Amino acid sequence: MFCRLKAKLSTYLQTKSHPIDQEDPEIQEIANKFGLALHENNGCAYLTNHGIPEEMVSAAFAESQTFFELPAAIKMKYCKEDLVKNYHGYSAVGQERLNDEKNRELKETFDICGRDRFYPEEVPMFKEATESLEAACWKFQAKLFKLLAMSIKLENVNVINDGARNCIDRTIPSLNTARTAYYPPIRDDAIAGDIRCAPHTDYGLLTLLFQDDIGGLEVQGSNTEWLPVTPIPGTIVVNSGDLLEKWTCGYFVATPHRVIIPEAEIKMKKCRQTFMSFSITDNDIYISPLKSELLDKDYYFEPVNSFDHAMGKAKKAYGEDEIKVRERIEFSKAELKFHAFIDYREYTEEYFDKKRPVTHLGTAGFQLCF
Ligand SMILES: O=C(O)CCC(=O)C(=O)O
Ligand SMILES: [Fe+2]
Repeated sequence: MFCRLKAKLSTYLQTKSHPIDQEDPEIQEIANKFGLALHENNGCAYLTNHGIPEEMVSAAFAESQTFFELPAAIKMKYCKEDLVKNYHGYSAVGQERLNDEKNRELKETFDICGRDRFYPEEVPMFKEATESLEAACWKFQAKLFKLLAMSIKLENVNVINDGARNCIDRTIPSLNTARTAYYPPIRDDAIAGDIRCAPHTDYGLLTLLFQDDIGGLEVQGSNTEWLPVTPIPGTIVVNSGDLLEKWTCGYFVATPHRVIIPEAEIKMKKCRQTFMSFSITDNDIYISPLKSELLDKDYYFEPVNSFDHAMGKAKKAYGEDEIKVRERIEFSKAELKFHAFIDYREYTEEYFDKKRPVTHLGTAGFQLCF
């Protein structure tokens, strides 16, 4: 079934422009298949022939790599300063931890978000390369939202798009974020339990993820088993987030996922790179249960504000007391050492002993499509 879905998505995504004609039976069929793929696979699927040019992806990867390989002291100039005011910016190893396990998360990220943006002057093409891919993702997500709404037979098929107008109008405030992620080569002093990205669910609606060929991304199935999301060239991995799960009364499960360190020595000695686009409803939107014959009518939750939910989780991930990142760092030598991943061992106890929130894990059955 999934192979057919790939072909149909291709026809549709490359030939039909937004807005989508929901009366077109071919489109309804595509929507049904896309919705079912996500529903049956814990909110996760591969998309191929999506129309986003390969060169755009490789340019974003190349410029990001140039940035992440700069000396730590330069990268630290571009740290997130204050999550609430501005989510945009760089995070060094150790700054974001996505669940309450004490494992070290060996990753660096640069989040592209909001209107008050700053970019590394040392990498002049970083901005253009990452923003081009970001914009392509936003437009693509807007199409996928409509397909999702059609797939679950909502009376108003524009309801998801109306809640996430930020995807087509960049002036509307939201925490819609593009993230370029860099997982440094694993060092000889890595310890058991080190992970590249701890288990978590994403905060918003749909995440689009481009990955290189290193691997390590895994999604969790209903029996708590972890299944590899093997890199497939030219594909986008799509997964659902918390707000989509809530909004659809659990129909699209927020996909639990993590990134482990690959076992093959050769791969461990290489960096890994990904680019993600996290779509989310506009900041002022409150999510309450959608109604449709396909959705659980007894599923109840208090309306949840989009910004509050995502910011609440972000604050926990960065540590409530660590929000003013630049203030806290002050480039003290010791701190810089930790954040630069030069020598993290001496900071382990202090840094990793703090309590973390337990991330919700979905329960639906999981079966990879390939
Ligand atoms: O880099 C990856 O493969 C996944 C990272 C991730 O899930 C995240 O940053 O939310
Ligand atoms: Fe994630």
